[in-house]
Amino acid sequence: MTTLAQAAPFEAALPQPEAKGKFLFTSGNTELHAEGIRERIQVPVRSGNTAGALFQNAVEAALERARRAGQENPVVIGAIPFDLADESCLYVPEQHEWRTRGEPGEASDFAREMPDLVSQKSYPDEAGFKRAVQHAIVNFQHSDVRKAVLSVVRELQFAEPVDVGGLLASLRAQNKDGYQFQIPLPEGGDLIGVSPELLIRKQGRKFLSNPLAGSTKRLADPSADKATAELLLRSEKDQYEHSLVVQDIQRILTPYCSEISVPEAPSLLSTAALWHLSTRIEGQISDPSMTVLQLASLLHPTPAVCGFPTELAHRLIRFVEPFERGLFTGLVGWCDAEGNGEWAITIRCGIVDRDRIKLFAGAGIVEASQPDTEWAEVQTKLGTMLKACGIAA
Ligand SMILES: C=C(O[C@H]1C=CC=C(C(=O)O)[C@@H]1O)C(=O)O
Repeated sequence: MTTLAQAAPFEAALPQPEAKGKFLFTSGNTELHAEGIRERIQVPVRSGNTAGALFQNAVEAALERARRAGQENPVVIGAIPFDLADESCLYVPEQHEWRTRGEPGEASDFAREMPDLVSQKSYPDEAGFKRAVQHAIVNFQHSDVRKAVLSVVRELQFAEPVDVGGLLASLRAQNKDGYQFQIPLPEGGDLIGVSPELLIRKQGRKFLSNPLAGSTKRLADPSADKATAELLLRSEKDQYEHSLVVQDIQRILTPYCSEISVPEAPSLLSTAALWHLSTRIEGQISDPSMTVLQLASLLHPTPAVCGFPTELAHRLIRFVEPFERGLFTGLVGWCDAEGNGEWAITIRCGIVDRDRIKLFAGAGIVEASQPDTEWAEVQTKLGTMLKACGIAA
């Protein structure tokens, strides 16, 4: 186990006036658990100044205050929204602790504890989503936009409040790989999910970015599953959708790197429900004082969640998507006082607020996309959280 911070037992200093909420971020074999809120950081990553100095100063100052208060290597943990002009949802916790990933329980035990589902609603609905995809495709033919990621929300209403801890345990038991997270939200409720996509990890000078784009549903029969994965790997449409992401990350990172390695072709990454095209971009940062948050804010939002070119794709999304994404397709993760940390993309997630759950999923649209296939893909992506709720996709 990597112990980056020596934390006192959680019981010791709790609760403070604002000390509600449990945080979790897992990566590989490591779990970061935090509790209690020492300080919130709500400054948007981009607040009228493109260098993000206000944001960086707010993070550094909060970490410095925590250090002065006796924390050896304090961390910032939380979520950054899709739109960097929106408020951040970051915290310096009262206490944090690094643990080795534990064995999750049986998924079925938790799903049984879910209250009855009273109603559910998708917006846009199927017809609306397909219209938006068609609109984007026509737009690609008449503009410089090459890709846009379009998404849907599924709202679930339950008869009684949902046990967030139980639901998260169910999600974790069904999805052993990936970046699992729980972030309490200032307005109430919790953001929970299991993301397969790493925007950036930094440790000293070393970094890794592992973008995903191009997906297909996994199949129950092992040989059919293998065949569908191979089709994805050869699909021109998916390779193109993926290449836009990789090229953009490479273009942005290269000026900051003393070394960067980008595989020539994508490989396959699987979750419990999907195959994805994946590329591991690794290297060394020239200036070791650059923090993981600085790197993340240069890269975000990548064409894996926004589109290409970024600004035009963002405009198209604002025009066709009938809701505010908020934290969905933003970032979730942590950064320590040394500038090390990791930020995953906030996907395969939902907001649990008492008896309501709001789930989100999106898909990258390019000119060769088909509305029916893209609708099926977002339903499969919703399936990760729906299954944890004990609901068929
Ligand atoms: C936007 C989502 O997925 C992104 C990440 C991986 C693959 C994607 C795709 O193939 O479209 C998306 O870019 C989501 O899961 O909601």
